[in-house]
Amino acid sequence: MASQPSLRLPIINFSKEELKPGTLKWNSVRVEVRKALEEYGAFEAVYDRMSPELCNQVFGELKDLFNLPVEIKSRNLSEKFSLGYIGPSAMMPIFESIGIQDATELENIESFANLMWPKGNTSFCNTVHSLVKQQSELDQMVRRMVLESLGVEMYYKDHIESTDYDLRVNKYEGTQTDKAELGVISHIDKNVVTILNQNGVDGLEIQTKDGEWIRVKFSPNSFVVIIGYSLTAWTNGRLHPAHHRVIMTGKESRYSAGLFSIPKAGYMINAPEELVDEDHPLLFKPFDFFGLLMFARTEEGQRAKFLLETYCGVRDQKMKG
Ligand SMILES: O=C(O)CCC(=O)C(=O)O
Ligand SMILES: [Fe+2]
Repeated sequence: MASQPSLRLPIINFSKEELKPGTLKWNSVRVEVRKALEEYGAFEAVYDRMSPELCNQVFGELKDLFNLPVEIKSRNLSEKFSLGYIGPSAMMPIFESIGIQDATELENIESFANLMWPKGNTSFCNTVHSLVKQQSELDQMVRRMVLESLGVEMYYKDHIESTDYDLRVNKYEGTQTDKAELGVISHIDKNVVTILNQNGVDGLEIQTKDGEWIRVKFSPNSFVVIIGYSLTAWTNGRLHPAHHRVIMTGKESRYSAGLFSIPKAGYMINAPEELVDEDHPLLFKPFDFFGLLMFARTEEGQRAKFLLETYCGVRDQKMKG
């Protein structure tokens, strides 16, 4: 189904200098965040700490990275699902993706750069590290606002400590014909929060609860915030996890960078008792993120309409393993 040009994702301004917890501005942004995540599971965050210079640097570095030969990019191996190098495939022929695990640590970006370039690449490392710093700060602000607005801010520290940050950078080749081409198939992220930015070439689409598609137009100094199954489960279904996809329509290539907050191995995702009551019965049994990932790869997982419910929904009692 084509996107509806009249639909827009909520735009929330995070640029105000004094956006500090406890201030009036913080509280009003918090209301907008909660509303957007309940309704759309996503919003655009205007974020002026991403300076135009940093944006140019980020996408310059990503271009250089994807211009490396496939043999070099393929050196980026990872045991973690979808974090190595993903080259064009029959299903997604215009899509390439490269992951860096625990990307808030400069040394992990450096180890990656040492694999790609014989002498490493200081400017790549510093630029990507600055990007990840902005993305992870935004991730934490959003999660703090969510927890505060649900009255469970006492879990904030644990919540942040329960996750790592993986970065995935993507290239979508521009189309050579007038036809729209699929970049990434429709999916719901499985992690907690995803913070995305792009080089000014649009392509990301987010589905509303009514099944309409919103084509998201956003500039390099904005981020799109999308929530995944892990946050929906932890909030006992209060927040809507957004289906999204990428459709390319123009000749120009699109580059994007997504920071994913990912529950640590062994951490059980379990809604706090304050979010479970008569009006809000427990929706999902406690689960481990990697269990959900493994289930997603099974035949039953691939057939599931709403993976989280099939995997650990309380009502249909289909908890696996
Ligand atoms: O490139 C994008 O904008 C979206 C990528 C995406 O959905 C993902 O990596 O999960
Ligand atoms: Fe995604």
